Amino acid sequence: MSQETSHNLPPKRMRESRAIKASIVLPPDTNNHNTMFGGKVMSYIDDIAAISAMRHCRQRVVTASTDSVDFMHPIRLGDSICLESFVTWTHKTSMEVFVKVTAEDLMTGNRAICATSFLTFVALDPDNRPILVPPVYPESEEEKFLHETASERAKVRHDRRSQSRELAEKFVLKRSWEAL
Ligand SMILES: CC(=O)SCCNC(=O)CCNC(=O)[C@H](O)C(C)(C)COP(=O)(O)OP(=O)(O)OC[C@H]1O[C@@H](n2cnc3c(N)ncnc32)[C@H](O)[C@@H]1OP(=O)(O)O
Repeated sequence: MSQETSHNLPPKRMRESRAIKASIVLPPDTNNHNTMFGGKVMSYIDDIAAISAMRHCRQRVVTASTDSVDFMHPIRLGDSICLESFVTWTHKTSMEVFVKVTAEDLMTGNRAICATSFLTFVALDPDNRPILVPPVYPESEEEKFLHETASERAKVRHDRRSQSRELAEKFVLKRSWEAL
């Protein structure tokens, strides 16, 4: 990776990476409760967050981690689901992306926040090595809140990554029947 710091790159507004996706929940998206599959929502979250990350850095990106996704409200068949995402914080080669998922009952207009999530993406150069990303700065109150609280979340992720590595060392690569 280049030795320069990301602060040599011109900072970008959070709003420049904003992405919005709306769609209607159809039968193939739903489970036996007639609500949207959690896995489908998670796939939408990863998709839109990657768009925001690429809009911010204009490089290829990979998902390094997804913080927990709490499903706070069901998304029902026939509802509209809307996802909104933007980059909230950057370090050297990594970017935190916030995703908000809302549902709207199209008959009544009632809306609810169904899930929120933070994901971390890493920008890669053409040789698949992490590459520096521009810093990001907030403007609105919501953006300022997310930016100011980001380094604390990054610390938690850093600790979790170390724990995941320690955990992975406890497992063997052999298939379970070969390891017996
Ligand atoms: C869009 C998609 O669906 S992609 C498919 C799913 N994702 C993948 O397959 C990614 C697989 N993982 C990888 O390729 C690598 O582990 C990478 C690129 C994420 C990290 O590469 P490494 O060689 O370990 O690089 P390194 O340790 O220097 O980390 C690079 C940056 O990623 C950050 N990072 C790496 N892992 C994590 C993690 N689990 N959580 C948060 N940040 C992380 C580091 O903090 C560092 O950030 P910084 O440069 O801003 O300080």
